[in-house]
Amino acid sequence: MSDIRVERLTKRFNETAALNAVSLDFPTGSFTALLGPSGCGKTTMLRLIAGFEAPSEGRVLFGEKLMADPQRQVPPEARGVGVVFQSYALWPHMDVAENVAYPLKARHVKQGEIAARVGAVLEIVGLNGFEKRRIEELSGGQRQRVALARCLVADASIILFDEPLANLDMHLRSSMVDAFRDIHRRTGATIVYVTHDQAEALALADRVAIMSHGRLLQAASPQEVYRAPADATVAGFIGRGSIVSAVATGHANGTTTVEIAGHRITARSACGQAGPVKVLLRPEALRLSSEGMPATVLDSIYRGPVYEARLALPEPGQELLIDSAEALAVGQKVRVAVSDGWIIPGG
Ligand SMILES: Nc1ncnc2c1ncn2[C@@H]1O[C@H](COP(=O)(O)OP(=O)(O)OP(=O)(O)O)[C@@H](O)[C@H]1O
Repeated sequence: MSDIRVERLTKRFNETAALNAVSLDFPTGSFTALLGPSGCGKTTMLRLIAGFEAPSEGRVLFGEKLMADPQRQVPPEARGVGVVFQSYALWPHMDVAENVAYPLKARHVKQGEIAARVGAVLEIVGLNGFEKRRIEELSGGQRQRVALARCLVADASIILFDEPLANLDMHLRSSMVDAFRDIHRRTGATIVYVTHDQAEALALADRVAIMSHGRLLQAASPQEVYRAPADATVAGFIGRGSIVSAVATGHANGTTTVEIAGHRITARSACGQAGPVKVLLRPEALRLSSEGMPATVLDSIYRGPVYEARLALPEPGQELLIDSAEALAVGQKVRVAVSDGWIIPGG
């Protein structure tokens, strides 16, 4: 069994609750991204799962087996977990093959088997032929691949990644994203992946867990956190968009009619709220039109291939973000048609 369960997991450092009563299941074979701003508790959660920290309250279980509660701890080396860090944590005086072979040597695996397994994992990470290279002769991306190979060689059914791409440039990041996807497919391991990069989380994971101030805000598929964020913090953190005040006036067949700036639009909602609500409008659901909400252009920035424009609605402080094929002039009067909106729960 390689599913992970954390139950009301809390970690306090002095007075700070780095993690505050978080409960979450990581099903066998799932790929979960822990996403959130700096200091939200992602790394603390990962370290508690790995066994580098002990919980203040709550429990960590692998399958039915208790790994940690405030009284008892299974040590990290007995958990059968592979960890890949941002800093690679390689041995600089060893070559690539020696670094990758290290976990097998520590377990006294036979020499012939070590060579075969090292060759196989170097092949997976695209580093065959690099066996004798020294670590300092490798690029950042290659070093991260060595760290990945060293983690894979141990055949762990749980792999934890702590911002593994944070030190790499954009081009390398995207090629490594492909490598991680491939590794998940090949190994079927349960993966927990810490990142503060939402694009990376949406591209890689089958589930995204968004955290803020030590609490879990939402855990759902990438599509769901984008389309139906659980609150305004998640909405602001995932993707682009604007949140506007509106009044819900009617509810039918799972959709709600809301009024924004005197115009009626149809929005999706979790629970059919009535009265004042907050509505998330993504740029792809907005289009300049001859009719629709009146707005004034505040600015228009070329993002390639489109211009991203900020528009002011008549009510003070209400703004929209829209993509336009053409540049818009500041102060220009436009109208905006809305094809979709999401009423933020509890907003
Ligand atoms: N060993 C420690 N001692 C004291 N405070 C700590 C310790 N480790 C973490 N913290 C605090 O706990 C909170 C959560 O830290 P954590 O490293 O889990 O956040 P994070 O979401 O991983 O952030 P980042 O993306 O910056 O790595 C922060 O306020 C941090 O300062």
